[in-house]
Amino acid sequence: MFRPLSPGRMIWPILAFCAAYALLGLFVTNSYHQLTLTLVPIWAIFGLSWNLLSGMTGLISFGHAAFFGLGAYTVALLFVKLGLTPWLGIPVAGLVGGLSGLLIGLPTFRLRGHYFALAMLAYPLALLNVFLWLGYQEVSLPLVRERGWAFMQFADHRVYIYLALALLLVTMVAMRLVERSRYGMALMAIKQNEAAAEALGIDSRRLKLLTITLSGALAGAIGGFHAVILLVVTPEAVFGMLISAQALTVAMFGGVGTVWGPVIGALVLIPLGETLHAQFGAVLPGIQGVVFGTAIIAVILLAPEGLYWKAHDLLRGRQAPQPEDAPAPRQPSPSGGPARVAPAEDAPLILRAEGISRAFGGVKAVRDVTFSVRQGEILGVIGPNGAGKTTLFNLLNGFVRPDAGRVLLNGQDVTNLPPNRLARLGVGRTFQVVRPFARMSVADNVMSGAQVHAGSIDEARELARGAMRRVGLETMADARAGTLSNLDLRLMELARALAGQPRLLLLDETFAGLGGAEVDQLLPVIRGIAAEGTTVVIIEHTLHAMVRLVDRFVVLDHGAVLAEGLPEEVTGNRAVIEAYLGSKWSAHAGA
Ligand SMILES: Nc1ncnc2c1ncn2[C@@H]1O[C@H](COP(=O)(O)OP(=O)(O)OP(=O)(O)O)[C@@H](O)[C@H]1O
Repeated sequence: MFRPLSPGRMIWPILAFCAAYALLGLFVTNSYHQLTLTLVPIWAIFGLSWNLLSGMTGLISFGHAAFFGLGAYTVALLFVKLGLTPWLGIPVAGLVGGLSGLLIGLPTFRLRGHYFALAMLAYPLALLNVFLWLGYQEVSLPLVRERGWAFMQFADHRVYIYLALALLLVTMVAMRLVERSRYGMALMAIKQNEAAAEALGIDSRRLKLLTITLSGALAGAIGGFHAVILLVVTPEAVFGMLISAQALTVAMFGGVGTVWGPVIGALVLIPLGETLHAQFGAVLPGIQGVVFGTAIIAVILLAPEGLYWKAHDLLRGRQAPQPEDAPAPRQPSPSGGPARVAPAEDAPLILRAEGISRAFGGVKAVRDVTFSVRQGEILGVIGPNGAGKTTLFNLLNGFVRPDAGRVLLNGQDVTNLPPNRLARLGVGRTFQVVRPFARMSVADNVMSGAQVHAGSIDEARELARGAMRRVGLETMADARAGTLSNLDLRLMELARALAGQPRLLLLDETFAGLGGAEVDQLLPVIRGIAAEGTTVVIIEHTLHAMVRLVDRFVVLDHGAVLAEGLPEEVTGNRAVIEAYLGSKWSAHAGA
């Protein structure tokens, strides 16, 4: 998705589509069909505004009608009360939509997943009632016969088609540019895994607020334009459930997360809904709601990702790659990776935790933990389930704030800094659960990790290439992430963290789910990362692998440090054997 694409290749298909649509508009003389041709770009733009927030960040909005309705009322009321032309009213509607997006985002981004979606549902419903109470049951835009142009009122309704199309063209090009920008990459990373995005240096809250502001502005502006087309604004028609559903449906039907999706959705569903409404609206009022409901069910059943992706997959299936097109398999790391020596005792400290503690309610997850990590070291953190290992990482990484104690990075106090700031200071992290963008190539997935230091897409691509080389994945750069084995997914996750050029890398259960042979392939890669100067702290359950990898262990038990030392010291420690390793290990070690 982020492969180099010339501006021409990005924009020509959009221009060709708009030219064909404009040509069609020339020949349509029936005013009802002209209205339908105007509504298609309007709903496509509304779908694109939904797609910007929900398709690109994964935060599902059931309440986009709030922005649309505010935009519609802004244009209508400015016209009626102040005589302001929609030429100016629509930009103001965009500002109102953007501001309301920001105001809605501030409290609502505290919620996640279903809770966010449900909270979004509440805003248009509340606004619907507010506008009813205010007495704006129906606001009609006055007809201005003389100087119609000045008030966006045209005798030839084709002008509306061309205005709507021009807005769509600008929106599509802008979205295409967003998709290919660092900002778009960051949104994708948030969609994939917000915590991981933060750990890669992305300030997710700031970006989400920016995105809901832009999305709201677009929805507000197009809501304002819609008011000009229909000339009447009522709360139900602009804040109603059907409006929010329409944004969601055109995007879902056409294809979420792509510029073409909402356009395809609008092209199919709007004429269908309008035609059915014209034919059967008198006997079957609300037929459009039935069409949109049916469309959602059909999409969920037949093409869960939308028509665009279904067609994309069918075409891809037909042009199955020839054997020579298939990515070369990854070359196993030769003989144990680059030579590495454990750092000297007096090597400078890169990280120091001093007496850090953290409780969750009555559970003391981490208790007064003190330890240090030397530059270039590989430190293993082990302990039984629930010992506090992940919480310790979360404290080091800024996801969780300590109740007491402090964290020093290169001697600097970084306690309480958020993950994205720590990432910028050189702390990288991988997560237990790998959630790649299955449709994207390995290279594109890795690029999302290059956010912190890349000033441009080209630079990000370069950093990604270097990171893939470090883990031995460069020959698989073009493979789709969805086709990777468990081991390659782990390597890709490592490469993504390395693309952020961390000086300290926290690895959370990197061996989880891997077989013995795969672990053997991964060990030299991690040794190589350390040999090239990146300090590694790793949490792991697979102790047999850890003793071959780490220079030193910290053993946690019930949140506290139980033991610390060289592998042979720790595995021979009676307290560690009793708390964690068990008699099997001592029998094995003794054998
Ligand atoms: N957000 C939280 N809210 C409440 N309790 C928590 C939270 N996070 C961790 N805990 C509790 O803190 C303790 C330590 O959990 P933690 O996940 O850090 O241990 P762990 O050593 O990583 O375990 P595992 O090896 O099973 O992943 C556990 O008792 C856990 O239930």
